[in-house]
Amino acid sequence: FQEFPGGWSGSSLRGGTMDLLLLLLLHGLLLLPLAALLLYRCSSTFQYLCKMAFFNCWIVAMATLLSPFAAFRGRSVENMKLLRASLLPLKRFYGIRMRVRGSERLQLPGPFVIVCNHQASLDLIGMVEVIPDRCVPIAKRELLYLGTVGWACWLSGIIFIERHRRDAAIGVISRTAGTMRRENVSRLCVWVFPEGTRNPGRSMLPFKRGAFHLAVQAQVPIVPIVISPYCDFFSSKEKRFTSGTCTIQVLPRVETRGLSPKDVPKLTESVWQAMAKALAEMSMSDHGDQDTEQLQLGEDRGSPQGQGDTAESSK
Ligand SMILES: CCCCCCCC/C=C\CCCCCCCC(=O)SCCNC(=O)CCNC(=O)[C@H](O)C(C)(C)COP(=O)(O)OP(=O)(O)OC[C@H]1O[C@@H](n2cnc3c(N)ncnc32)[C@H](O)[C@@H]1OP(=O)(O)O
Ligand SMILES: CCCCCCCCCCCCCC(=O)OC[C@@H](O)COP(=O)(O)O
Repeated sequence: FQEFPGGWSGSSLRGGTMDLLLLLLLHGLLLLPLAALLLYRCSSTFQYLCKMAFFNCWIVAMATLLSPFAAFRGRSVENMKLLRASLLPLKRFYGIRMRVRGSERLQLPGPFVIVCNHQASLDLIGMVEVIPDRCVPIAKRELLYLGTVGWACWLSGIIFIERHRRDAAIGVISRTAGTMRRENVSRLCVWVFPEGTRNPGRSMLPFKRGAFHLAVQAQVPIVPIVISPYCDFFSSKEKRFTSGTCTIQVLPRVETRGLSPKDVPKLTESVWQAMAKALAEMSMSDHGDQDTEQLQLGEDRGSPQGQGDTAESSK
């Protein structure tokens, strides 16, 4: 009998604490989003982290949702359309305005190789803006191991290379050249980031030679694409990600017909020069649309191959 009331009061005490805890938890649940919102407003670092997390989550979610549909078709470049469509809305979420110049230069009847500067994973947003049909990127093999993302990339026909195993990479590139030549009827294009790694900022690394060997082996033109520096609205180093405008400039194509492997260093250098020039112009007149437009018109039909063979050693 003596134990009974004690038991009672003990459990009612426990009940009281439980109520209090529940109340606190409820407040916490209400306050947490508010606190997060406040932090998002005040801290640009937190904003950056949230936006990057969302970027990665979006990609994983899309890859997970769409891979089964892509798998239905099997491994095919046609799946690139799915991948592209799934990434197109991203720019709206982030308030990034995309301006594309010279997109008509991508309307070629035959196959070609696209080379593009590589600043960050954000390049995907620009890439889907201009990538033509039946065009696959060359990517580092590590992407294959990202679960459903790797699966989606594989299903879309993305070409994987092991960057540190040069001979194997060259083998893959040679086979790709063969495919490009063979599939002339239903043309296949390849997108390469010839810097070989991400390089933030207003400059470009020296180019790796693979893309240019590919174009020469397949005897197809090279179409350079330059994405303007993100510095205005994005920096992974400073953890800054706001909204802004990005310009994508498609440069005149560079023919490779008749060129042989020994011409590759010079070809690489001249394309690098043309792209570096465009990038510098973009950095200077970030918001001066007309300036760049006029400059571009002036050099429109000029052969970019003629300029600069100041073979700056690329190692
Ligand atoms: C279904 C719905 C799903 C929805 C959601 C899905 C989510 C989507 C997510 C994602 C989308 C995809 C996103 C893709 C983006 C990825 C981006 C990246 O991963 S960028 C990294 C990889 N890219 C490269 O690395 C460039 C290519 N690299 C090269 O071309 C290099 O040249 C490489 C690897 C072949 C060799 O690199 P070396 O570091 O050894 O340097 P070198 O100077 O280029 O070459 C050394 C010597 O080898 C010769 N060489 C190079 N390639 C050759 C070749 N093909 N044939 C003959 N010789 C060659 C060169 O001429 C050079 O020799 P001499 O110095 O001239 O004597
Ligand atoms: C299992 C969950 C994993 C979550 C991962 C999130 C997916 C993000 C995939 C984004 C692909 C971006 C492509 C890209 O930009 O790759 C970087 C390489 O080009 C260059 O590599 P690096 O600079 O040499 O490291």
